[in-house]
Amino acid sequence: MQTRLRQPQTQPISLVAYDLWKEYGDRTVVQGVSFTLNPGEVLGVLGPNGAGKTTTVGMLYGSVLPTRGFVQIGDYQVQNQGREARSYLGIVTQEDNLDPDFTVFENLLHFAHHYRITGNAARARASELLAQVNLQDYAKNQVDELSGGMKRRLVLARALINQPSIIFLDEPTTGLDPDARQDFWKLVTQLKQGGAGVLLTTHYMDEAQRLCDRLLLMQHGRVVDEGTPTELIERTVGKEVIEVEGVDEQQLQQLASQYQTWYRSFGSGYLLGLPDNAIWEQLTHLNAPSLSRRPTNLEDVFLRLTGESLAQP
Ligand SMILES: Nc1ncnc2c1ncn2[C@@H]1O[C@H](COP(=O)(O)OP(=O)(O)OP(=O)(O)O)[C@@H](O)[C@H]1O
Repeated sequence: MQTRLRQPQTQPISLVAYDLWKEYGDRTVVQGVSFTLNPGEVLGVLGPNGAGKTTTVGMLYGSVLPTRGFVQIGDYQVQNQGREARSYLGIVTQEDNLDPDFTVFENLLHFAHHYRITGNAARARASELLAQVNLQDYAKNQVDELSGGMKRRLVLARALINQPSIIFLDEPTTGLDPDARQDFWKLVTQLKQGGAGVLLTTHYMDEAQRLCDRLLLMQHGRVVDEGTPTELIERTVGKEVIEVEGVDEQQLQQLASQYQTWYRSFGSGYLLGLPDNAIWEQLTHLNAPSLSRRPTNLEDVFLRLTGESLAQP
């Protein structure tokens, strides 16, 4: 796909989340989440199903009211100056919520009206955005005639109608095929290069590793760690791990303690830290039915920190 997103003509704006909490009845689903999203960076929020990612994103733009804490976007506080704060935002939610009664072009025009962009200005902006996401040939089509990937691109185009400084992408590529995901990644990279701050929740580790400058790892409503993907991998799980099946947990526990490393249940076996070759040598003598070593990834980071696997789409 030959797409090129124009650099946003908006000023660089930061978002700061201060100590966000959310309670539903006696359940606390977000517990003291704080972070900054800077202009020109992609910040990823990762965590298992139910970790509180979507609730946190909802509090960032005001669809969910925090029990405690607040969000500052530029000079405005989302919780009491929502309209002004949201004028800086573009939001891609998990649902497409495109209007099936309108054509592709009309969907953009309709949304432009929310921002008081009307008449020729709205038509020009809609045409420009359709070209940028490579949907110019589908302007007159009904939304139902688009593929999943095209719909996601249209939702992104719609979110860009007001030239936002900050863009929220809540699991934007779930359900897309690999080519459509790569196309979407290119668009996100261009937005970041244009100076926008992008906050992304995703279930895909390759997406997080490839797109995100920084990651927040969430579990049970809390941020359990944060850093660049490389930092998180190096300091949590090192360069390589061992996958082993068919060994006794007690034996593994002893080995891990002898070599001052860690292990976690993983699939039908275990994942084990590999501080040096000695532990590998020892394991090869156990005649385990399945034993291998491989480079580490973000999934291993999450497993080591929380004992849980990351969310499934
Ligand atoms: N309106 C609500 N009322 C009560 N509980 C809610 C409400 N919205 C979310 N929750 C609960 O809050 C917790 C966090 O949900 P949330 O959707 O934020 O998690 P998530 O990390 O985005 O999960 P997923 O990856 O599955 O989308 C879940 O246990 C969910 O059931």
